[in-house]
Parts: sequence; structure tokens; C-alpha cells
Amino acid sequence: MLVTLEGLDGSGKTTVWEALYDAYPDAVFTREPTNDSWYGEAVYRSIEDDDADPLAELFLYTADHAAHLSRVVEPALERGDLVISDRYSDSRFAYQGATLERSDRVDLEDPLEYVVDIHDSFTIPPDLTVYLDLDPETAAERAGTTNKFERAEYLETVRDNYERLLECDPDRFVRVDATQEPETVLEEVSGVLESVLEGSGLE
Ligand SMILES: Nc1ncnc2c1ncn2[C@@H]1O[C@H](COP(=O)(O)OP(=O)(O)O)[C@@H](O)[C@H]1O
Ligand SMILES: Cc1cn([C@H]2C[C@H](O)[C@@H](COP(=O)(O)OP(=O)(O)O)O2)c(=O)[nH]c1=O
Repeated sequence: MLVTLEGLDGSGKTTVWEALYDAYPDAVFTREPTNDSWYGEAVYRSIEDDDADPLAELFLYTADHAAHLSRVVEPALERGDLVISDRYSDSRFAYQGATLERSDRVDLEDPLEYVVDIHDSFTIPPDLTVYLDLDPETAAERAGTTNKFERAEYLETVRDNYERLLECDPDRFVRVDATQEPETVLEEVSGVLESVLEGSGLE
């Protein structure tokens, strides 16, 4: 089973992901961008570059996703493991959808849909996606505005895109209020995960 954590920078994904280690010692904990491959390194170089070409950046992230799928996600799912990923395809749909919408690099009617379509032929959709919902101002504050993606104004567009994704796929997404105390957020996420795993017989 593939479970992903999504949300704005600073929404608390990594905090939850790390806290789940103890509860699911046999699960495969992974993340995007990857942090153990040259594909991921290329992505992080792009994140640090304020003048990165938005289209090139989309394909760098997508290349990292392709490698992540073949090297980590697919083998783990074939073994029957539980995979918990801190960010996954929805991050591309929401973030690169927003970047392309705000740039005149390519003339696209619907940038988010364009990014979704690129993934269609090869990605593996998650079974469950926990969306940590947080307003862009608090998100930017918590994240410390250290890179170009962490500015509140940009995060507004990213959040709108996440909302579209939730609306299109209500069965896959579970929204969790990320303004709550960390312990409460973790309790809610653990509860959701437990009931989905029970339902799947994987527990
Ligand atoms: N529920 C919460 N309430 C307040 N602060 C939080 C909460 N969850 C995480 N934080 C803090 O916010 C910052 C960003 O959290 P992090 O888990 O790294 O978010 P993300 O991985 O989504 O960017 C960290 O300093 C973390 O301690
Ligand atoms: C996976 C992914 C991340 N990102 C962005 C979100 C983050 O600002 C940045 C790095 O991701 P990450 O290290 O997960 O940041 P954070 O822990 O603050 O959420 O990359 C995209 O724009 N597209 C993507 O496909």
C-alpha cells in the first residue's frame, strides 16, 4: 500500500513522517525530492536557483519521480510493503502547476492538468494521501521562507491547486487540520492510517 503526505512547506509533513517510524517499523519511509540520488541532487540545485527555467524544473522533478518509482516504490510495493512517502506526485501537480501558471514560459490552458497528464502513463497513484491543511502565511512562517517556493503569495496558488486535487479525488485524500498541536495532528493521521490499513488487511 502506498501512503503519501502532502501539504505546503511548513505544514508538518516531515514531523508526522518521522513520528510514524516507531509505529510502523517495517514500512518503507521515503520522500520526494529524493535525497540519495543524483536526480534528487539536480532537483535541489534547481530549488536553490531563483532563475531556474520552470519547464526544465518540472522535468527534473519528474525525472526524480521516475527514478524513485523504479528504484524504491515499485520494488517495495511488489514485496507487499507499506510505503510512506513525504511528498509525491501531488507536489508536482500543485507546485509546478503553480510555477507554470505564473510564468509565460509556455502557453498552457490548464498547467495543473498538463503536469498530471505527463505523469499519467507511468506513475503509481497513492492508495491514501493525507493532506496537511495550513494557511500560506503560517506555512511560510513555519518554513522560514528559505527558498523561492516558500513565499506566502506563491503558496496561495499552490494551495488552490491542492484544493482542486482534493475536489477531483475525494476518496483518495484525507484532509487534516495542520494548525492543531503537533500531537493532535499525529493522532489524527495515525487514526486515518490505522483504519485504512485495517480495511486493506495489511495491518
Ligand atoms: N502542528 C504543528 N504546530 C506548530 N508547529 C509545527 C507543527 N508541525 C510542525 N511544526 C514545526 O514547523 C516547522 C516545519 O515542520 P516540518 O515538519 O519540517 O514541515 P514540512 O515537512 O511540511 O515542511 C518545524 O519547525 C516544526 O517543528
Ligand atoms: C516533490 C516536490 C517538491 N517541490 C518543492 C516543495 C518544497 O518547497 C521543495 C523541497 O521539498 P521538501 O524538502 O519536501 O520541503 P519541505 O520539507 O519544506 O516541505 O520542493 C516541488 O515544487 N515539486 C515537487 O514535485
